[in-house]
Amino acid sequence: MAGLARTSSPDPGPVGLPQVVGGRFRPVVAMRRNMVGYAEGMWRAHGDVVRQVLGPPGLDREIWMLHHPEAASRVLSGSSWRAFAKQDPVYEEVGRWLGHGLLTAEGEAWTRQKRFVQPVFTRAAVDGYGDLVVDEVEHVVADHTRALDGPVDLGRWMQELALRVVVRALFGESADAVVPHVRRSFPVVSDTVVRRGVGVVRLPTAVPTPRILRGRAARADLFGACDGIVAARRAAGDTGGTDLLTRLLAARDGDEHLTDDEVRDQVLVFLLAGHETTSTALTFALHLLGRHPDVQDAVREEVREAVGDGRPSAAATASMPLTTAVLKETMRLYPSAPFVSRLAVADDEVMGLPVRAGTTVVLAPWTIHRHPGVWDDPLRFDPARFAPEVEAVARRHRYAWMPFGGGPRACIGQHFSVMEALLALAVVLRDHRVTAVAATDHLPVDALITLFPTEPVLARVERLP
Ligand code: HEM
Repeated sequence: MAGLARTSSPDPGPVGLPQVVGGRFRPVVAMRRNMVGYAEGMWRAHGDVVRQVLGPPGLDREIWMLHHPEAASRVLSGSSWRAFAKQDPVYEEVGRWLGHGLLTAEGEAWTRQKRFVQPVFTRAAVDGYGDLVVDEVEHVVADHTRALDGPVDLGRWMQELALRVVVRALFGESADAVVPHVRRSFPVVSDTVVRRGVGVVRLPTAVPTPRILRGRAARADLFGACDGIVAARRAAGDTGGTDLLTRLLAARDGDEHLTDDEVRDQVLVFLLAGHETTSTALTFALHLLGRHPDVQDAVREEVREAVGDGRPSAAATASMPLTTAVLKETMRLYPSAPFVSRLAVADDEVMGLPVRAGTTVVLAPWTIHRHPGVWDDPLRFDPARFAPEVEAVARRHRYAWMPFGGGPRACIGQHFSVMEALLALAVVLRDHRVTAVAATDHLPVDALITLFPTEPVLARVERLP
């Protein structure tokens, strides 16, 4: 692929490292102002490997921002992925506040959990959730479209939708009992995780600052709600349900099963990993469709043909190639996880450059998805890139499109979220026309862990006859 191997210095030589750029402190301020804008600006100025050393001498950290699919391949897959661990501050804080579920577990603990959790997320198992997804989506859509007298905030709408879906999929019949705890306490815990994870100074959690006290109370509320339901299910010997919690409780590998604490940790991590990510993808998909009425009309036609007069179903999504392409193109332009970070725990190399153990490496799907060496006219919204016949012959790098990460630690919820998003788009677009308010495809965004719009994403939504 021509034009891919840009590096930070004009000619670093075969084993020479790119120059360190940006100063020790200024970047921290700039990242806080806008992480996405900062990372993209540094890439445009310095190339695919941006090397920085942040913090005072002696306490500093070396960080490499990597804007190239080849770097993603090296860090996430092959024989080298174990040299890059999930030991960066954000993952440490997720583990501290939400337990060590699959997202943050490492080594043996991760291998063990994955054995139990993987079968719960196979495509066939996930398709079984199609009906409840449609139930929840129809409920939220009916609620929001009852009195449409002005523009809708797509972000809030889709957050409500994704929250209801994930809680119902996890807890089934107990969902209504859990929703108030999640609504009240989850934002507090995730705010604590994010602020500490991306903050410059992390006080020990024994120090009773107001944030830490709020975080502890919210964590106790969430743990209590989950533990109560887990205990009740175990006591009832209830293994017949189909919700994710029942399946995790019933999961067996020989004589082994997950402990109650491990089950709770999975549940909390699914809430964290599976809620804002999907709502972000849906928000931007509806915005882009609201900007491209011709594509929206074609999607509506495809949905109506696939679904007829019946209810949308997971099976019907197989007959929605255009809707799928729109979702993929949305996730290219707006990847919900715009950065994926690791700590090098062994000396290794990335793009031919030696990386020392102790270096933080940050892969940037945001820029990889906009790389002119990978994508033609990268800023143009063009779902045709993902038409099945185009994908079949496109010789793209395996990591050119990586909204779900990659390698052994790729997103376990990928099938679930794609099914959910396609069904949500089908339900909304079959009977409604969405018109974006903003006059651009490219909305201002920032990211803490997930990408978010910095202003409300407004659209007019009208019911069609
Ligand atoms: C649009 C929706 C989603 C996006 C964009 C997304 C993105 C990602 C990414 C990029 C990773 C890799 C992180 C890394 O390597 O550091 C990941 C991992 C993970 N995701 Fe998702 N995710 C989505 C939905 C979900 C859902 C719905 C669930 C669960 C219900 C979920 C659960 C997980 C878990 C458990 C992991 C860790 C897997 C492991 O380390 O083995 N995600 N996700």
